[in-house]
Amino acid sequence: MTEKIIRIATRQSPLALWQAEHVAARLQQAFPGLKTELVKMVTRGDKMLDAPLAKVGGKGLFVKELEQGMLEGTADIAVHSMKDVPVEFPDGLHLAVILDREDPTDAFVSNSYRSLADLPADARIGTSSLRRQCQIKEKFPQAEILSLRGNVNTRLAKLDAGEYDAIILASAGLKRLGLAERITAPLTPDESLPAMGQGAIGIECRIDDAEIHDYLRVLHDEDTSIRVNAERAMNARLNGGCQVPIAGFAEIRGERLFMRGLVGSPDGKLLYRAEAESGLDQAEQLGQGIADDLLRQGADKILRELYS
Ligand SMILES: NCc1[nH]cc(CCC(=O)O)c1CC(=O)O
Repeated sequence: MTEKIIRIATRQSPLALWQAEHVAARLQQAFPGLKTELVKMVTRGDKMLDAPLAKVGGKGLFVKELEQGMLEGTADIAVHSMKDVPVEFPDGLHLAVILDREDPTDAFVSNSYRSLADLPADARIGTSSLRRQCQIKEKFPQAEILSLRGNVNTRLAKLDAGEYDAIILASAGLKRLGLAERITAPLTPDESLPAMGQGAIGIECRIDDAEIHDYLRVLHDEDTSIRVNAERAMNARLNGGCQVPIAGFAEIRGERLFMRGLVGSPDGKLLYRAEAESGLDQAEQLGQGIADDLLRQGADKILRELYS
């Protein structure tokens, strides 16, 4: 197995490169002598940096080009933030493993205020996530939500330039890039329920590539897989990608899986919440049940309006 080279498709943002290099390092640690090579790609989501994500639309904005590379044989695996991975895959590809989860929370980042609770009612808050927006607008109806795109460093630079009173970013991205000290306060799941898969890295590959599966197996994390499977099952039933105001977060306590889900209108006036628990072997049913509960409450009306 020593002459093998695994070609890793990745986006070129500092966070994507960190994640791809992390996977390369973990594989080399497990298989001394194994060679890896990064195949750096640009996705549609990377090109459309000015448009608000909700308007750009389309699922798989950050993964399609990487998938094309694997189907054409220019790459063997693709490393993704699970948050950006659609629930369905193109023919011939699938998700092989999910790695252990980094901090799944959203981070409140501000140079002027110590916490969300300290913000003035009319604060200017930077986020391009409808999920974060609806939860903030529920608590701060008068807050001004301003678009915030670009990689993590660009977003922090915009905050430092005074464009916002605060911004919300994934804690995992800040921690991976060595920017944990920029987290002013992590938000609890009650303050900002995370997105499905947030903080987890997943690896996609060709279904029929048995050799690659033998390598990837060592990276699998069972607890994270169970949690993310529940979260993705909820999104699948709601037909939601990462550009919609949907949050889903599962946690394991002992032998039980606890999950919370949320769908909100972007103006924060309507928020539907659901929670339930199950055994660890019922992750998909748990996520689907949460979705059904949200739909019964009226979530489908919010989602229909967004898609139309
Ligand atoms: N949608 C972009 C994206 N995809 C994954 C992360 C962060 C890392 C992670 O959640 O694993 C981010 C940035 C952010 O939400 O601030």
